[in-house]
Order: sequence, then structure tokens, then C-alpha cells
Amino acid sequence: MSAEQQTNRAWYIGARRDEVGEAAILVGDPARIARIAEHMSDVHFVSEQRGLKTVTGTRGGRRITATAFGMGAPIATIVMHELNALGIRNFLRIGTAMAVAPAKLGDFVLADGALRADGTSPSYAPLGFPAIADFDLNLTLRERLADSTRAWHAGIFGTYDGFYTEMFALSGERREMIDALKDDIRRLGLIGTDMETSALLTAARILGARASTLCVATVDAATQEKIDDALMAELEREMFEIALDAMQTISGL
Ligand SMILES: O=P(O)(O)O[C@H]1O[C@H](CO)[C@@H](O)[C@H]1O
Ligand SMILES: O=c1cc[nH]c(=O)[nH]1
Repeated sequence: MSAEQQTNRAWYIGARRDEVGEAAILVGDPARIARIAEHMSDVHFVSEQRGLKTVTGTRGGRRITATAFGMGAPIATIVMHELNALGIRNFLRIGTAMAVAPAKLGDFVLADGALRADGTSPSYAPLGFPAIADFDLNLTLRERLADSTRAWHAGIFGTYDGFYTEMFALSGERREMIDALKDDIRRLGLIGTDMETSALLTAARILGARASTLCVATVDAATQEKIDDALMAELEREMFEIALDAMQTISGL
């Protein structure tokens, strides 16, 4: 696919071309930007616009940008699209996902692809078009994950727009509907669910970029149990290291 039109300053994230690096890490939570910056040197924080925070820093001699999109596929793809228009061709989303057995709370889950139940990816390509992660990037991530002491799983994610209607039930009535969806998810052998991966993988292919998703499994799909904050903080630091190592290694496109 050909690359999208290029720009020197992105509309929503507000970054100029000289403020971004050669690869990008996309996070949801804006609080992760200051924390990932601690894992890089020579950091530059881009002026925040619309709550979209961006930092660029050096890791292993490469400039890497991290931007926080907040939540959900529409804004995640806007951020990817704008960084791509600034010249970035390598993307990794890192964050959290709901775990589907055999993945357990605290495991890493790597998306080889994703079921497209999001509403944004059809604006990039029809539903028959697969949402597949970049093979080289995932090989690099697999090698790095193999060196970690944590359990990890690679497989297909499911990406959904409705957090309280498709993933996490607050009421008993919703719980029954969501449990029925979870039965399908288990039958299909998905390893995790989130709100962005299928849109990002589809958009990246169309934009001529490579992309993948690496998450910590933070909510158990069957029980709705959540990971505790101390373990999450530890896993987040490990996830930053794995992601930055992979993005400093991967090159080209
Ligand atoms: O990966 P993080 O930023 O934690 O985000 C995850 O949590 C949010 C709510 O489900 C969604 O954006 C989802 O993908
Ligand atoms: O339950 C969860 C946890 C993280 N991310 C999601 O999209 N869902």
C-alpha cells in the first residue's frame, strides 16, 4: 500500500516532523507518557493538545515517540494516521487487555491478528480484509518475550467498541449478554480483548506501516477479577522495556 499524504505538523496531536522519531509506541492512558519517558534519554515532551500527550526520546541510538490516545479505536487510529503522516512507519500499541483462558491475569498477550468487531476499521478496508500484525515486528517481540520471566501468549485478539456492553458488565442483565459473547470468544480461541487492536492493524496495512499490539492481561474475562496496582506497575515497567527494545531493533519500511 502506498503511504498517506505527508505533513509537517499534525492537526490533533500538534507534533511537528522534527519532534517525532522513527518508530512510535501508542499507549492509552496519558499517565503512561511520563512513565515511559523515564526509560529513554534526551526526552522531548511535545505541547499537549486535546489531552493528547506525546514524548520523543532516545533508546539504543534511535529516536522513538510515544503518544497517548486515551481510549477506543476512532482516536487511536487518528493518532496513528497523524504520526504516519509525519513519516513514522513502525507502530506498537502497548497497554491492557481482558484475558481469555489460557491467558491469565498478569500474563503478556501479543496480537498476531484481531477479530474486527470495531466500528472504525471498515473506514480503512472492508471486513473481509484481515487485521494482521506485522510478522517481523512480532518475531522481534517474541524473541524479547522469550527472555522475560513472565508467561506470555501470542494469538488472535478480539476488538470491541462497547466496554460496558461487550466486555465488562456492571449489571446482572448485561452480564448474561456479555457471557454469551464470551462463550463465542472462547470458542473462537481468542486470547484477549481490547478496544483498539483490529482498527490499528487494519489502518497500518492501508497506510503502508507495520504494527502490532502487546498487552498485559489485566481483567479476567470469566470472573471480571482485576489485577492489583502493585503488580500492574511492575508489569508496566517490563512492558515498556520489551516495547522499547523491540522498536529500537525494528527498522526500515
Ligand atoms: O491499553 P489501555 O490503554 O490500558 O486501554 C484498554 O483499556 C481501555 C478500556 O477498556 C481501552 O482503551 C483498552 O484497550
Ligand atoms: O477489560 C478490559 C481490560 C483492558 N482493556 C479492555 O479493553 N478491556
